[in-house]
Amino acid sequence: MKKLLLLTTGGTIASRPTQDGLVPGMDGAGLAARLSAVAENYELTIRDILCMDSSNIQPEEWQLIARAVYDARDGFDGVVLTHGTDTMGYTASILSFFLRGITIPVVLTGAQLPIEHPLTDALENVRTAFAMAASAAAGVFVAFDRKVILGCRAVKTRTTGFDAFESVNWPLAATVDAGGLHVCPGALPPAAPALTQLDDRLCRDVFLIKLTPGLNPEIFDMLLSMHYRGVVIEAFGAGGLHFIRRDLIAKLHAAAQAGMAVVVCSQCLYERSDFSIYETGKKALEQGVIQGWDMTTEAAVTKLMWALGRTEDAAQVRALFRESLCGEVTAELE
Ligand SMILES: NC(=O)C[C@H](N)C(=O)O
Repeated sequence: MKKLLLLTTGGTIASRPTQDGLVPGMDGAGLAARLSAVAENYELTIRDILCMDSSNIQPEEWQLIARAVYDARDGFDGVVLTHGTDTMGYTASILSFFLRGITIPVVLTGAQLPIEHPLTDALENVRTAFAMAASAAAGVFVAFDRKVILGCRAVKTRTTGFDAFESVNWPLAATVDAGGLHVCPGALPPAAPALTQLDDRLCRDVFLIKLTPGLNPEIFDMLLSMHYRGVVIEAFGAGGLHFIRRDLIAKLHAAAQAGMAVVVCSQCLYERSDFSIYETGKKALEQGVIQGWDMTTEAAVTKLMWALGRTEDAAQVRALFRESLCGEVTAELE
């Protein structure tokens, strides 16, 4: 029997109705009692590490979760992490960087309805997560709605639908049908040096700007005065920022001079950005911004936090973004 570790962190799956709305309150033993049919083929160990709505999960919790997985990596065939869906994409992305080179599957899952609800999707999601965790396919994944998504490609695209997550710009890592779990070898993380030490440093001073027509460029002055060290800009279409009347390009220059790292991607969910196509993008590239290509916003933000946690050197940050570390970027790299 495969030995699996179930780490619980809260989320809707473990929530109960209260006067204040849904609040996570069920521990791992409570979850396991409802998962008995799903878990019977595995030797299951349960550890409660957090009990939070994932809207409250922040970088400190990412570090705690990474540590819990890292410490367990030698004793189990796989780890399943129950987690709220709202920020699961961010947690899955940062864990993909922290745990790069892990040799077992680490599978995040959750639910759109509490496990105690008669119509819950929890059992199906955990069932898929257990199967993936027992598959020996190493890496960080999200299992939801009978699909398994590479962690750094998972984006929550629905607030209520059971198919809440999509794999953005990357094939599914595994699917489930009457033939069982089918792992797609080409959609697993690229080979990486084995993880022998957890380096969970990160920089929290990373801001995300969704560009809107006419955005006031002074936003960059404010971010610099607040000591932000990195910015991800979700720009328009294939890649463009406005420079007439309100000149964002001049501010990118000032930001670069001040040592701020700027990553540009697209606010379109699908396909890649390429800022070398249009004048409005090329001008940004001339200021030294880093291309995000086809990365998800979740991956771009967490990779920048992770990179700035390791180095203050702009050239080294740029070099880290030139490489696909865990499958987060596929376009031809500079
Ligand atoms: N479906 C969910 O889990 C949503 C919940 N608010 C959470 O992210 O914790």
